[in-house]
Amino acid sequence: MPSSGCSENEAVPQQLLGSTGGGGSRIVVDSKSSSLVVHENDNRISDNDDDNNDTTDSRSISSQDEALCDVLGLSSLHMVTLTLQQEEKEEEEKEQVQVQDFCDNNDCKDSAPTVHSQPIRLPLPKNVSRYFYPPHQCCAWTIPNLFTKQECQDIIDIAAHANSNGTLSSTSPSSSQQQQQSSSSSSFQYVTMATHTANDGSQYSVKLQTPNPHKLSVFHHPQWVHRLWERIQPYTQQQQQQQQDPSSSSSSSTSSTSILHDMMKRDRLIDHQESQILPVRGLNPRLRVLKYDADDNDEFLPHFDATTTTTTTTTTTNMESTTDNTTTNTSLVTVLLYLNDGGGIDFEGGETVFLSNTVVITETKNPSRTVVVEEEERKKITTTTTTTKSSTNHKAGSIKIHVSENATVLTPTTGTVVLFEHDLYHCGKPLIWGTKYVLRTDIMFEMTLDEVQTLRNSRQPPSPLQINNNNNNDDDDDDDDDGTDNSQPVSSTAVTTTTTTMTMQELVDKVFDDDDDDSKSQNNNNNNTAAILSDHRESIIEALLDLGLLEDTSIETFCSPGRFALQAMLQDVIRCVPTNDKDNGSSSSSRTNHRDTIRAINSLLDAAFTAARP
Ligand SMILES: O=C(O)CCC(=O)C(=O)O
Ligand SMILES: [Fe+2]
Repeated sequence: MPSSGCSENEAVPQQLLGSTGGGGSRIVVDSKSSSLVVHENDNRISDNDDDNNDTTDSRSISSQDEALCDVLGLSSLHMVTLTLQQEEKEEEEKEQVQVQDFCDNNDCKDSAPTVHSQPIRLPLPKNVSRYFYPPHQCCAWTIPNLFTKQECQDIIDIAAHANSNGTLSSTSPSSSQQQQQSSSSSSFQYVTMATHTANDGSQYSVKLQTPNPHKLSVFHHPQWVHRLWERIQPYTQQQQQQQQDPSSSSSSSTSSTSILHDMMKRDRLIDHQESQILPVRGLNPRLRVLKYDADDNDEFLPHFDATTTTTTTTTTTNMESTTDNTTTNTSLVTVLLYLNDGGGIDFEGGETVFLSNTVVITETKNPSRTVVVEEEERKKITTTTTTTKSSTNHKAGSIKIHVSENATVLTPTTGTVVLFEHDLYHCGKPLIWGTKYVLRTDIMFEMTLDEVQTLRNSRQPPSPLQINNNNNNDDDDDDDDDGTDNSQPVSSTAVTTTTTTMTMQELVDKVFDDDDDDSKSQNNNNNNTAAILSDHRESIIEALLDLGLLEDTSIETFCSPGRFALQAMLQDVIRCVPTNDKDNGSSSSSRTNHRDTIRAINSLLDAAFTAARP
C-alpha cells in the first residue's frame, strides 16, 4: 500500500484512493454537508457536491493527498458520509470481470453483476483492533455490488429452507455452535448452545448465558461456496506481477492490490519477496445466514469474531497403499454479504459498525450510562443517515459509510461484500423496522492456529496501555465512576504466558496466587496490586460468576466483548454489591475502596488480555 503523508486517521482517505489499483475512485468532497461521494474507476477529485456533475480536477492522486487530508482533518471529521455509487457506463461494462456460470442447478443460475466494483478500504476508528494495531495496518474492505439482487434472494431462499432440504443443508451442529431446534418450520433459529473444546480435545456443550440476539441458518452448499469464492478470490490475490501496458509490449507498473496484503505483512504472513507464506485456501465450507427482525429486537452485540478451524483429509490410493493427507485450515478474515437493503428500503437500522474498543471510556464518564450513550450514538447515526438519504439518491449497488471518531458505520446494500480481519471490534446495530439478512462466512488459510500464532508472535504488537492513553487518566479528584484507571502501569501480576487455552478460572487462580506470593515479599508497598487484588478477590469472583464469565469460559471468549465493555460490566456488577465503607456512609473511604476495585479489575483485565494475545 502506498505510504501516507497523513497521520494515522487522516491516512484513511488516502488509502481509500490508493487502494483502488488501476481503476481508482473519484471522491467528491462536499464541503457544505461533509459528504463524500466516491465514484469508481475514476482517479479524479472534485470539490463539487453534485453527484451527477462531472466537473473534476485532473491532478494526480498523490498530489491531492495533502489537500484531502486537510479537508478531512480529524478535528472536522466528526461525521463524514462516504457514498459510493455504481456508475453503469458502457466503458466500465467492457472492463467487467467475466465470471463463469459454473452452477448447474437452479439454486445459483444467475450471472454475476455486469459491473464489477473496485474494493474500498474502510476507514476505521482508532483502537478498533483487538491488539491495538493502527487502522491503516488492519484489514477491512468493502466491495460494493459484487452479487446481484437475484443471487442474494436465492441465498435467502436456500437459507430459509436449509433444514427442510437434506441435500443442501446440514442441520448437524457445527464444531463451535449448536442450533437449538424448535418447532418452528423456519431454518432461522437463535443459537443457545456453544461447544467448547477441552485441553484434551474432547468437546462439551454449554448453554449460553447470554445467547446472541439474532437468528441463524447454518448450512452447507458447495456450489454456492464455490461461486462466492470465485467472485471474492481475485481481490485476495497478491498481484505483484508487472502489469502489461496493453498499448505497448513493455511492462509498465507493479501493483499489489490484495486486500489481505497489509494484514499479512503486519503478521509476517508474507515474506520479503512479498510471497504469501500462508496460503489462502478459500472459504469456510459452512455458510451462515443471519436474520435480524426489528420486531424481536434482534442485533449483534459488539464483539470480535471467533476463529474457525477445519480439516480436510484426502485419501490417495495406489496399488500398494492408501495414504491419508490431512490439512488444517484456519479462518482469519470475516466475509459478510448483505442480502437485502438497509437505509429504509427493506429495513431501517441494522448497520454494521466498527467500533473503537475505548468507546465506553471516551464517550462517558459513567460506565452505567454506557447503554444510554450507545443509544444516543445510534440516534445520532440514524439521524445523519436519514438526512443524508434525503439529499442523496440511494440506489441498489451503492454503499454508505459514515465515519465518526469512534465508529465506522456501513449501511447494508444488497450484493455488497465486507471483508475484515476477525480481530476488529464490531457489531450489527438493532433494527428500527423490517428484517435484515446477511450471509456470513470466513476466508480460510492453510495453517493450524498454533502456526498462525507462532508467526504472529514473531512480530511485536504494540502494548494496549501505550497506545490506549487517550483521555483516560484518572485524576484523584475525579469521580471514580469513569473507571478509567488506565494510567496505572501494567501490574506486576500480568500473566505473560501466550497460551490461549487457559480458562478464566485458571487465570483468576493464577493472578491471585501470584499476588499472594508477591504480597509476601512486598508487604510494605502501599501501592502493591497484590494487597488490593486480594481485598477484592471475592467481589471480582462473584462479579464474574454473576456475569457467567468464570465457569467454562476461555480467556479468548472472555476477552471478546472488548476490554472496556468488560471493565464497565464488571464495575457495574461490583458497584451493586454494598461494601462496609458504603454502609457506614464514609464517602472518602468509599471512593478509595471503589478506586481500588477499579484497580483490581484493571489488573485482571491486563492479565486476561496479555494471556489472550497471540
Ligand atoms: O450483521 C452484521 O452486520 C454483523 C454480523 C457479524 O458481525 C457476524 O456475523 O459476525
Ligand atoms: Fe462478527
